[in-house]
Amino acid sequence: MLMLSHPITQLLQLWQQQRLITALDRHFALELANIETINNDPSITEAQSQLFLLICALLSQQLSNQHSCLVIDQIDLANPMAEDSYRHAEINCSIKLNHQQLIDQICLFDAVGQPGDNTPMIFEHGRLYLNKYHFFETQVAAKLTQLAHQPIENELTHTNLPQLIECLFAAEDSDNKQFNWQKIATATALAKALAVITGGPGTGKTTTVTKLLLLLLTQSALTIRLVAPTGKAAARLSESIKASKQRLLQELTQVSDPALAKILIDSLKQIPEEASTLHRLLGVIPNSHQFRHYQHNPLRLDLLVVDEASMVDLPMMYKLLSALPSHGRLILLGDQDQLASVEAGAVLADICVGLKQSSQANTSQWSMRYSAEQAKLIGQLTQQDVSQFIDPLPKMGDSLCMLMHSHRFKGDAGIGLLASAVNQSNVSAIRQVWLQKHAELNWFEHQHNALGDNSGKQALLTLSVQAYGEYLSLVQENQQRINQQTMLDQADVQDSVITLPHSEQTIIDSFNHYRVLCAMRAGEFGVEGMNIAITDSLKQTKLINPHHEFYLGRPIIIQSNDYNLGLFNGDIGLILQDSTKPSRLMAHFVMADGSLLKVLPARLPSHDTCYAMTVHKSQGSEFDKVSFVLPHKPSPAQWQLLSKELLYTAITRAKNHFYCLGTNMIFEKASKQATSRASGLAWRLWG
Ligand SMILES: Nc1ncnc2c1ncn2[C@@H]1O[C@H](COP(=O)(O)OP(=O)(O)OP(=O)(O)O)[C@@H](O)[C@H]1O
Repeated sequence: MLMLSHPITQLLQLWQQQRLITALDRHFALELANIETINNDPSITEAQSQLFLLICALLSQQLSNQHSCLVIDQIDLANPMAEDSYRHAEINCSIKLNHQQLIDQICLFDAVGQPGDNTPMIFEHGRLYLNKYHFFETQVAAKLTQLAHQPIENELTHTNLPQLIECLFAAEDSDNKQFNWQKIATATALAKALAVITGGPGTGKTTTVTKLLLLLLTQSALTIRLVAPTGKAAARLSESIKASKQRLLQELTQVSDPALAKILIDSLKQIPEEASTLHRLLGVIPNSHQFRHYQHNPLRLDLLVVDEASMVDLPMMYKLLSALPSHGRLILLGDQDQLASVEAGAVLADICVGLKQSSQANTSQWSMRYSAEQAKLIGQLTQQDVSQFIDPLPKMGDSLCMLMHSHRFKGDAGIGLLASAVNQSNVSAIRQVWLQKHAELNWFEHQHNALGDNSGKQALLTLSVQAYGEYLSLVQENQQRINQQTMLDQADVQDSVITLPHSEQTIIDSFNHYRVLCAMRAGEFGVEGMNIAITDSLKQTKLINPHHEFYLGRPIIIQSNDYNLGLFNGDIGLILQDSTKPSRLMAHFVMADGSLLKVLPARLPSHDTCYAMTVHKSQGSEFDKVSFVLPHKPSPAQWQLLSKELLYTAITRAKNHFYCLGTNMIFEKASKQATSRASGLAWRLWG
C-alpha cells in the first residue's frame, strides 16, 4: 500500500516545484494515465490509480537521470521522498508494499506488458522499462552477443602471425610484468568480430589498436573507419593514430628480417588516419532522429573502430550496431571508469562488468575471462600463458581486453596516483597523495580570508589569468600587427593581405593548454559563476575587452546541434581575427578532420562562454593543465552529481598539472560515491 500525505497529483506538483522531478516526468505520468483511462476504469481502485501515476513519474524521472529503467527492488532510490533531507512531516510518500506485491500490482496494469508486447511499458526481470528503451537494450545485447560469438569471415591465414606479433612487440621495454597485456589484447582481438579494448589514460589503447589493425591488414584488405562520439574526440583519435603509426614506423625500420619488415610497413601504411564523428559516419538527416545508415542501408566498411566508447549512450549504440554490415567487425576503445554517457545507459561499463571480481564489487579489481580455446590461441600467438584466466563460462570474456599499465603516468606520478586512489574510493590513499606534495598537483582550499574573499578561488583566478593570458597575448599580438598595418597603410585594411605573427592553429593550441572544469553548471562555483569570474579577472588585467558579445579572444562552447553549419553540442570555438579579412571577427572551430571552420558570430547556434566548462563536456579532451572546481557547500541535489567517476574524469583530463579548488571533505565524500546506472544490459550480457 502507498502512504501518501497528499493526493498523488498534488505530490507530483510539489515535487516538480522542488525540482525533484521535471515537468516532463509529471506530464508523462498524467498523460499516460489519461490515455490508459486509468481514472475512469471501474476495475482499478483509487490506490491502484495512485500507484500507476507514481510509477510512471518515477520511471520517467529515472530516464531523465540517465537510467535505462526503474529497478523495482531499488524503488526507494528513485522515490524523491526516500531521501532523508527531503523528509517533511507534512509531505510524505512511502511505499509499504513489498517488492513482490509491487511487481504483482504493476503487472496488472494494461499499460505494462511483457517482452514483445506492444504496450507503453515493459516489465522484465524486476525492471520496468519504457517500451523503446527495452527495445534498445535487448537489441544492443543481442547484437553484441552475436558479434562476440560470430565467426569472422576472413580466417587468420598467415602462418607467420606469431613472428609478426613478436616483431611488433620486440622493441618494448620489458617492465618485468608477468603479462604483456597490449600483446595479449592484440591477439585476443585478432580472431573476434567484436573486440573491446579498455583501460585508463595512456595505457596504450591507441598503440594496441594500431598494431591490431596492422596485423589484420597483413591478413586481408579491409575497409576500416575510425570514429569517436564528438568532433574533439575524433580529432584527438586522428592525431593519436598518426603519432602511433609514426612511432611504429621507426620501430619497424629496426626489424632485422627485411621480408617481415616489408609486410609490416606495407600494412602500416594502409591504416587510415582520418577519424570522423559517429553522427557523420551514420549520416545525419536534418530534423530527424534517424540516420541515413541503418539496418537496411548498412555502412560500407569491414571494420569500425569507435574511440571514447564510454560516451556512447544506449540509443546511439543501438543505431550504430544496427548500421553495421553483417560481416562488419567492431572494435570499441574506452575507459570503463570514466563518467558514463550524457544520455541514458552506461554501455561500456555494462560490457566490462563481467570482468569485475565479484568479491571486490566496489573496487576496481579486474580479471580476464577466457574460454580454453581463446586462451590456447593467445598462447600460440603470443607465447603468453593465460591459462589461469580460463573460465568455463566466459560469456563476453573472449572479446574483452583490459590494459592496466599506464605509460603516461609512470610509477609515482601524482596525477596517476590520485586518479587510481579516487578510482578505488580509497580515502587514505587520496590523503597520502595530497600529503606527498607532488609537483604536478596543487590544492586550493575554499577558505574565506580577512576581507571575506574566498582565497582559494582568488588563487585559482590568478592562475587562470596567467594561463589564459598566454593564449590571449598571442591574440593581442596579432591585433597589434593589424593595427600597425592599418596605420602604415592609412587605409582600410579590410582587403589588404596581412601576415599575422601567429596562425589560428597556434592560437587554438595555446587555448587548449589549460581549462577550468567544474563539477556543476549553476552557482558561483559552477560553469556559469566561474565564467563570469574569469571574464571579470581577464577584463581587469586588460587581456580582453568584453564591451560587446563577440569580443576578440572569447572562447565559446556550442550548446545545440546545427546540422547545416556542421556544428554540434560541445564543439568549442574561438572568436579571432579572420586571417583572410583581418578587420572581421569570426568564430574558429577545429573540425574532426583537423580542418578549420570559420563561422560568422551572428550565425552561431546557442552557445556559452567557455573559459570554464563541465567535466561532462570535457570528456574526449585532454589539456596540459586542468583546474577543477568543486562547489563550496553542495545542496542535496548537487551532492547527487558528485561521484568518483566525475573526479576521476576531471583528474585524467590533465596531462601535466592538476589543480583542485574544494574542501577535503567534499573531495573525499565524492570519491566514495560511485555512479550506478539502472540497466539490464549487464544482466543480459553476463547473466
Ligand atoms: N608498451 C609501451 N611501451 C612504452 N610506451 C608506450 C607503450 N604503449 C604506449 N606507450 C606510450 O604511452 C603513450 C600513450 O599511449 P596511447 O596513446 O596508445 O594510450 P591511450 O590509452 O590510447 O591514451 P589515451 O587514454 O590518452 O587515449 C604514448 O606516448 C605511447 O607512446
